[in-house]
Order: sequence, then structure tokens, then C-alpha cells
Amino acid sequence: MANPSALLVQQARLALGGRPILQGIDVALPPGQVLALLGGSGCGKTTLLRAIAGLQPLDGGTVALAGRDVTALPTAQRGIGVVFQSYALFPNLSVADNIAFGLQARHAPAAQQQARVAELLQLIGLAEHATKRPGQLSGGQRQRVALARALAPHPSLLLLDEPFSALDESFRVPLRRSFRQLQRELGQSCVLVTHDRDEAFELADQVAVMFDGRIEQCSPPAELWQRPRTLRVAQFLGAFNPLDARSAPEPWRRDTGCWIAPITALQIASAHTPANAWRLDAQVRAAHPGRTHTCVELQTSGDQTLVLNLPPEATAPAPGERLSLALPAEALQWLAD
Ligand SMILES: Nc1ncnc2c1ncn2[C@@H]1O[C@H](COP(=O)(O)OP(=O)(O)OP(=O)(O)O)[C@@H](O)[C@H]1O
Repeated sequence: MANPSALLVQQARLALGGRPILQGIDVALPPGQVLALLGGSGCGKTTLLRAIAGLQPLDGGTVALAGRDVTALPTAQRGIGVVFQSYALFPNLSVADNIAFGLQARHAPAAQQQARVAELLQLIGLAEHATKRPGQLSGGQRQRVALARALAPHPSLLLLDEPFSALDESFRVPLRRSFRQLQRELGQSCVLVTHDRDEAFELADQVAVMFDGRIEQCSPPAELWQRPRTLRVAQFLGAFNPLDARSAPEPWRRDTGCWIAPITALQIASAHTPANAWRLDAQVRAAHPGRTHTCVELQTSGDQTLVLNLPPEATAPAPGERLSLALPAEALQWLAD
């Protein structure tokens, strides 16, 4: 028989204060993979994570970990590790004692505890900081200790709630990359809550995009980029230009829905534009120079908003300027309403 899912959530439902917060969530995570719960503020990501952890009872539905139904079990009996944004380390304990905490609570033999702590200190690259207190470490180092502490008892599932968001970008990006490497080496199954798209796409094998207590699409990152299933998902990803299919020219016109194309596919029309491209005019509203490209906001005559990325060295068009644009036919996907 194939290995059971590391996590299987079926029809999770929950209302809080009379409001539906989780509205029939299904999740299946294969062992060794990372699932990112991605969505805007208030969509229910943290509540779902808390329900998986056993910190929030569900009104309906089930949670199973490695084939074991844990719906009725308290957190301590679920075999999970949790890492929060705020590190939640014990300030008066050393780094080594913080990491050993979960092992002590399980009354693991002292020699086993020491060996596991030494192994984890090595893994997170903080062996020489074992006797320091959390207050003597940087934010990135503290979060590595929090990770080691959660990993120490070999959890079957690691839950991470915005684990890198309190860190500066200069710490955040290297830390999440080293975390991904560690996670792969250990084959550790994880669920990560984030509102950061880059983080979700870099860390996860599956990304579940949530709106209003529902998962609207759960796909591997590349598939989500290539085939967002709804306009809402495409807009949340922030990487597509939508165009109403009802007001589109032939052969693009449809009675319903819209076309989307990656922002990177929109070009200024030129002699090289293929004959079958969708040609359109738009007026420049604003141009925002950036490190990797200049982002040009445009308005079509049909009052639709588009974004055009130009190379940073290109001269930015002035507000009010009219541009002739083209979208290659193969970049366009139609989405129903
Ligand atoms: N104890 C509670 N009582 C009533 N409503 C709650 C409670 N906890 C959370 N909520 C509501 O549930 C909704 C989902 O909250 P949740 O924290 O899961 O969102 P989130 O997607 O993690 O958002 P954020 O990124 O802002 O943390 C929010 O509208 C929140 O106000």
C-alpha cells in the first residue's frame, strides 16, 4: 500500500462568532512535501493551521496525520512541531536547552537528548552558540533555534506560521533557502502559512490559494503560475493582465469570462509582432522605475487596467502617452466567470 498522506484534512468546517471561517477545506499532503497556505489577511490560513495543530477544535470534518485520525486528540498527542513568527523561545534558557525542551518534556534519555541537540545545532549552523541566551542572537539565528526546537522530537508534521516575516529581507531570503535545503535533506513534511507569494513559491511543493475560508486552487507552484484556474487566483498572484472577453476584438470575443496573459507577455507592438497577436492601444497612467524593470500602468480605451514591464534601461513613457501594444496569441488563456 502507498504511504498515507502526511496530512489529510477532509471537509474542515468552522464558524467563529457566528461567521463561517473555514468552509469545507480538503487538503492531502504527500510525505516529505511542503504545503503553503497562501492568502490575504483574514482568509482563514492561521485558523486552518491551528485546527491542524489541535489548538482550534473544528465544527465538522477530520484531520489525519500519517494515516492516524487525530481530530479528537489534543496538540501534545499529535506528534507535530510548530514554529511561530515570534520565535517564542524561552529567554532564560540557553540555545541548547531551548532545543532540548521538547525532548525533556517527553522524558527522552539524557544521552539521546544531548546527541539530538548536537545534531540539530550542527544542522542549523549554530554549534558555537549553544550556551548563549536567545537575547544574544540575531533575529535570523533565533528563528533557526525555533526551527531546531520544533524539529528535535522528529515531528511527523512541522507547522510554520509566517516563520520568516519578522526578519529583514537580507536575513529572510537566505534563511528560507537554507530552511528549504534542510527540509529536503530531512524529508520533513511541512505546512507553511504565508501571505508572501515569493516565500510560498520558493518553499512549497504545493501552494493552496485561499479566499474566504476556502481553497480556490491547490497546485504545484509552476502550474499555478502557468494555469491559474480563476481570475481571483490570477489577480492574487499579481503576474497577469486580465482583459474582458465580452469587449474583446475578434477572434477573442466571448459571451462571458476574460482572457489573461502573463504581464511579461505584453509588449510594445513592433515590426516583429506576429500577425496573429492581439493588438491594442492604451494610455500611460504612471511609470514606476524599479531594480529589475520599470512597471508601467496603462488604461485601455475600454477602461481596463494593464501593466507593462519595460527593461530598467528603457526610457519610461510619460503619463498620458499612448502606446500600441501586442499580446502573443499563445500567451492568452480564457477563464470563465
Ligand atoms: N476567536 C475568534 N473569534 C472570532 N473571529 C475570529 C477568531 N479568530 C479568528 N477570527 C476571524 O477569522 C478570520 C480568519 O482569521 P485567520 O487568523 O485565520 O486569518 P489569516 O488568513 O491567518 O489572516 P492574517 O494573515 O491576517 O493572520 C478573520 O476574519 C478573523 O477575524
